[in-house]
Parts: sequence; C-alpha cells; structure tokens
Amino acid sequence: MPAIEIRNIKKRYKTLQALKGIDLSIEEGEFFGLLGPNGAGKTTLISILAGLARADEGEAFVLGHNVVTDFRAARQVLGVVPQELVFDPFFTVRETLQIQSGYYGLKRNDDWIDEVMANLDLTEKANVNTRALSGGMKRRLLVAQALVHRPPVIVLDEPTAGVDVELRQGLWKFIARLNREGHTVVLTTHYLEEAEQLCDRIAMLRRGEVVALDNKHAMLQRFSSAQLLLRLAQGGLPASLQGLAIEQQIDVNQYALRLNSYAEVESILAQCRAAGCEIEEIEIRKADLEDVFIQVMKGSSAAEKIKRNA
Ligand SMILES: Nc1ncnc2c1ncn2[C@@H]1O[C@H](COP(=O)(O)OP(=O)(O)OP(=O)(O)O)[C@@H](O)[C@H]1O
Repeated sequence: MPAIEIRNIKKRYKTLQALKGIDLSIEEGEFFGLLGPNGAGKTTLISILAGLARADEGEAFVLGHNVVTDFRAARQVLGVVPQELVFDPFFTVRETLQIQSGYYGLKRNDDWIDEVMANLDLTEKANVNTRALSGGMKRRLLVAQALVHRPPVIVLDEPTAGVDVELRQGLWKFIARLNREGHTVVLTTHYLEEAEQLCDRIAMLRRGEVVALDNKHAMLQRFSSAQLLLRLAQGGLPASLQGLAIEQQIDVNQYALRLNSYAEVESILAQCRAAGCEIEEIEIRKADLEDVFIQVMKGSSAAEKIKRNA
C-alpha cells in the first residue's frame, strides 16, 4: 500500500487554478522531494493531505485512509511540519508537546518527547515559554510537534527555512534516522542541495502541475549532462564548438560546454588547439539538481507557451 496516494487533485482559489490535477504515489519508506518555485502549489497540496484544505476534485489517501472521509485515521498516521510558525503563547515547549500528545491520545509519552527534544536541540528550552523562543527555535518546536505521535508518514514543508546550519544538519540526521527506521518522509525545500543529498525520488511542480517525476539519479542523468568550463587566454570559441556552448559566454572568454560523455573532452581540446586557442583554465562540473530544476522549469514554460499559441 502506498504511503501517500494522490489522484487527480484539483484546487482553485477564485480565478487561480492552484492545482491542475495532481497524481502522485509515494511508497512506504521513501524519502521523497516535492520541489517547485514559489506559488507552484506545494503547500496547497500538503494542506489537502493534512485535511486543512479541501480539494475541489480528486482524492488523497495516507496509508490507505481517505483524507476527507477517513480524516481521523489519516491524520493519526501523518505528521506535518507546516511552514507557518503559530503556537499558543501560554505554554512551555514541553507543555506544548504534551498537549499535542494528548490530541493523539498518548498519555505517557515523555520518553519520546525527551528524545525528540534532545535530537532537535530543544532540551535546554524545555521549560521556556514558546513566546520567548527565537524563530529558529520555533521552527524546531514545529518539527517536534509533528513527530510527537511517531507518525509513519512525515511531511515537512520547508522545515529549514530560517534555521542555522548546525540545526539543519542535526535535523536531517534525525529525519534520515527515522527514514532508515521505516518512516516515509516527504520534503519540500528551496535548498536544492538538501533535496539532492536526501531524497530518493523527486517531483517538480510548476503552476499546479507535476512537470518532472523521477528517481533522483535518473533525473540528473536525463535532464542535465556534465559541463566543461573553459577559460581562454585569447581568441574566441572555435566555430565547431559553438553548438555545444550552454551560454555564449559566461564571463569574458569563459565558456560552458555541454559534455555528453567524458570522452568528448579530448576532441574538444584538440579542436581548441587546432584553432589556435590558448586555454587558461579548465574544469569539469557535474550536473546538480539546480541545473535540472532550471532546465525543467525553462522547458515546461516553453511548452506552455507553445500550447497557448497553438
Ligand atoms: N488561501 C489562499 N487564497 C488564495 N490564493 C491562495 C491561497 N493559498 C495559496 N494561494 C495561491 O495558490 C498558489 C499556490 O500557492 P502555494 O502556497 O501552494 O505554493 P507553494 O508552492 O507552496 O509556494 P512557496 O514555495 O512560496 O511556499 C499561489 O499562487 C498562491 O498565491
């Protein structure tokens, strides 16, 4: 049974079609990345999963529980770390986590609360009132709140926004451990290196549509090849190589050439030599998720224009 199953989910806000029919199936145990530019619809989709917003059409399931008709069961197996920082300002960190445990009917949950606080570096703040926490500390408490009932499916909506490097690393270590122990993790983030490091599979959303969905490695291979960066001491790029240039010049006399295989390096250098170019600097850069992201977004925007003009 998939951890999350999303079938043809559509959502409109007045004139804006925020989700245009999303289909996604995320298996148990996956570490899944949901990426997209601002306004792509990530938070809307997560809100529908968490039962905080209603889809106009389609269905969503968490571990087989329909998020509308079987809301309580779906909510019980899901832990969502929302983007917005809102707390009841009258309670301490520990009390907030105890109250949250109570919502899930967990009475003796203190050992786990202690463990979660320790892993998120919140122990020192256990008895501090939530209104006295810094933004980064509040973000940690949000994560702790989502994990208090040990949900098998964890959804994190930009959990590291505004969080310092140290906690970011600590948080990922903890989440990766939970994932190794069998929890399914879905993550949205604007830090693409984070997604590249952590996620097995990635969906890219743009304007309410899934525009790419694949295993991370396949995506890196399919969408983006490596690049050969050349800085020439003099002369321009030989005409025979212009077709490989990703941009005309990235800086004065600096060019990025698309490399389909490393074997091409030899022929490129030979062509430069034959044309009398003197190479000052050379570097091979492997494609990363950011390159893929830019290509996918560019590609889908071009496809949209063609569709509109057709
Ligand atoms: N309650 C709302 N009322 C009207 N429009 C909304 C509402 N919530 C979201 N939207 C719009 O729906 C679109 C999708 O927003 P959403 O927050 O889901 O995007 P996102 O991918 O999470 O963006 P971000 O990366 O900025 O968090 C945006 O154009 C947004 O302005």
